[in-house]
Amino acid sequence: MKAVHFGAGNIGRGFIGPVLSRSGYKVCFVGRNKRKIAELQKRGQYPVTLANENRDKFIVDNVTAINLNDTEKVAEAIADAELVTTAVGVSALKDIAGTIARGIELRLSRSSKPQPLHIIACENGIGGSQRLRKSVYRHLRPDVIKQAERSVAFPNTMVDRIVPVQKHADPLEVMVEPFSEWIVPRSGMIGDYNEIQGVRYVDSLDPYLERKLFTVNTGHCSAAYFGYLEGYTTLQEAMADPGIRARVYGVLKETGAMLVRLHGFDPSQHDKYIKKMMERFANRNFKDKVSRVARSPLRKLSPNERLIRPALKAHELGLETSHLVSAIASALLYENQDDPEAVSLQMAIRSSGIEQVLSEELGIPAEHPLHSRILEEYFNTCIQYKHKAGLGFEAIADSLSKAAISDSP
Ligand SMILES: NC(=O)c1ccc[n+]([C@@H]2O[C@H](COP(=O)([O-])OP(=O)(O)OC[C@H]3O[C@@H](n4cnc5c(N)ncnc54)[C@H](O)[C@@H]3O)[C@@H](O)[C@H]2O)c1
Ligand SMILES: O=P(O)(O)OC[C@@H](O)[C@@H](O)[C@H](O)[C@H](O)CO
Repeated sequence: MKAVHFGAGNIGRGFIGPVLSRSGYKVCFVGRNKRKIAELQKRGQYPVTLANENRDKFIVDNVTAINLNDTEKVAEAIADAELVTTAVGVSALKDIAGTIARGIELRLSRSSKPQPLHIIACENGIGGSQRLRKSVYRHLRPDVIKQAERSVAFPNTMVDRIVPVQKHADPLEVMVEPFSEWIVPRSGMIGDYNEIQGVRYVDSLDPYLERKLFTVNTGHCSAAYFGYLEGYTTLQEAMADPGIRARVYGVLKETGAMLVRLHGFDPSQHDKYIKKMMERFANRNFKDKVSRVARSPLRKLSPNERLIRPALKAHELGLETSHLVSAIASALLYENQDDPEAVSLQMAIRSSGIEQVLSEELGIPAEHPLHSRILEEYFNTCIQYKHKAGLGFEAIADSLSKAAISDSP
């Protein structure tokens, strides 16, 4: 069996590749890093180390690679594969869609009854594969789309394993946490498919996806944004701070109450899940940078993502949201000159004003009760941290205080 995987990065080499290889697939990575590609082609394998006490190591074999720019070669690989997976980031899916479309065209041109092809976007977020399907189909003629709909499926999924940014002498080596979970809904699959060993097939994805996104990712980014304001550079430092740990637990009690109400989870079981996830954030067997977990703040603050969606849903259900409001305010203060979305966020706040950003980027209009609560928390957080060296909130805090004074009766 053959699989084509886009994104030879952390989760690609640290989780997707190992699962597919162990499940009997010949895995062809499609990437942009020339050195990694050459090494994968030459060696056909690479080492993975578990971030546990023993540093257990295993080898992922039966792998190769193609350069993303070699479009026709990638398309040939897709035409001949049973499975395509991606781990490039949701915002990058549009960049690989054309190549995937070319592969589908080639596959359909070679047989009137092609074998099913499953294309799974292993990205954080809701509906990643369906988002990819829309991008891919923009590159196909209507008659080809009609054919594709009979034999190509884009099942959404949930993948979960913490794989930090890391550097090793061997460019292929990757260290990963021991925990991992990969879930796919049976309803998203077509024809007689071979189940991937290590993937859990379920009837409904939503409960698992929302539990993961609004516990693991909501808690993770809250710890990162709280940690950033305190001057920490790793999740390990942030989670060692009792105040931050308590605030992260507060955030997850709020998303937890919402998830229990929505999906009927057992409250005590869910509390155990929260505590287990928080221990994962704190794993002292590796260093996970705040800048990785806080990356792309505009994506993380968007309406259907890990902060705003649970806050709006919890508010709608009449549940507590004060810790979520605090995490959102902290995220709005995240600055990193090396993170394009962090630069765009701060530019938007300074040029259009925080109120417009709340309405337009976060999707929380001025008339929504959360709008004024986030605004107040943003202002108070600014003041609280304005003396923090290097956080540059002096200007914002002063402008906000002037605005507050001028607005006061
Ligand atoms: N690292 C984790 O802990 C983790 C866990 C679960 C899910 N994810 C998700 O997996 C995806 C990848 O995350 P990661 O941590 O592996 O990132 P990464 O930066 O390590 O890997 C991303 C890979 O995609 C490639 N890429 C990026 N932009 C591209 C583009 N425009 N065109 C083609 N290739 C492109 C990069 O070259 C890189 O090889 C994201 O959606 C992330 O949210 C990450
Ligand atoms: O990858 P992002 O930017 O969506 O989020 C950063 C981390 O929270 C994330 O990569 C987690 O490590 C991962 O989702 C764990 O399964």
